[in-house]
Amino acid sequence: MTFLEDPTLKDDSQEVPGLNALTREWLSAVGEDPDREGLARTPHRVAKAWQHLTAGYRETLADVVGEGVFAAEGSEMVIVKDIEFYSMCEHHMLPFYGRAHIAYVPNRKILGLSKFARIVDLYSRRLQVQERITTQVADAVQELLEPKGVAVFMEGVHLCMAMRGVQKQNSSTTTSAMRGLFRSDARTRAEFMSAVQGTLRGR
Ligand SMILES: Nc1nc2c(ncn2[C@@H]2O[C@H](COP(=O)(O)OP(=O)(O)OP(=O)(O)O)[C@@H](O)[C@H]2O)c(=O)[nH]1
Ligand SMILES: [Zn+2]
Repeated sequence: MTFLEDPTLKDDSQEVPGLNALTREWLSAVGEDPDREGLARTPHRVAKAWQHLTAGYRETLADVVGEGVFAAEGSEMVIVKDIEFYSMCEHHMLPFYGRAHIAYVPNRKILGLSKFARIVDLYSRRLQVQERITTQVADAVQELLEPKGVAVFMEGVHLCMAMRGVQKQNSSTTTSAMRGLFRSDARTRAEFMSAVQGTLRGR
């Protein structure tokens, strides 16, 4: 069997429908020959890759959290740091990526730790701006847990600013969303910021 006869080529269930044909057109538009050997499987790969990169459109918050909310006493701050994210900017459809840090002060409900990463992925795997991911993650935690406060801080590198456009290789962008105690109480906010501060570039 040659790789061109690979049976996985016929399984298009894991691909964004229609993207295969569009990618052939895209390849032609940028001056490529979509029929040359090296590109033969590329439209399938692109359609499959974009299934993953945009999986967030096909999932809900309830899907990713499942049974992950638990009743619990205690009201000390919980911080989940350094959750890496990968997203695609909605302006250029180029990647941006970095780390998200999430904190909350519980109010009778806590969330399974892995669910914070799943929530970040849910909103990152779409066409996005970093500010919107940040507020969507904060709103999701607020909705699920009704905590005394929630904070989200994200640090991102945008390839549309590095590979093209202004072509700045060393710039990073931070965004934050503060709710409840993190907004009203400077000490709570400072405790969170001192735990997560430090630029992505500096690490
Ligand atoms: N606020 C925000 N802007 C973003 C994000 N990702 C990309 N951008 C910016 O979106 C803007 C789009 O600006 P336009 O002037 O419409 O597009 P453009 O001509 O390609 O802009 P340049 O990138 O400056 O060449 C640019 O300034 C990008 O840097 C993001 O997550 N948040
Ligand atoms: Zn962009």
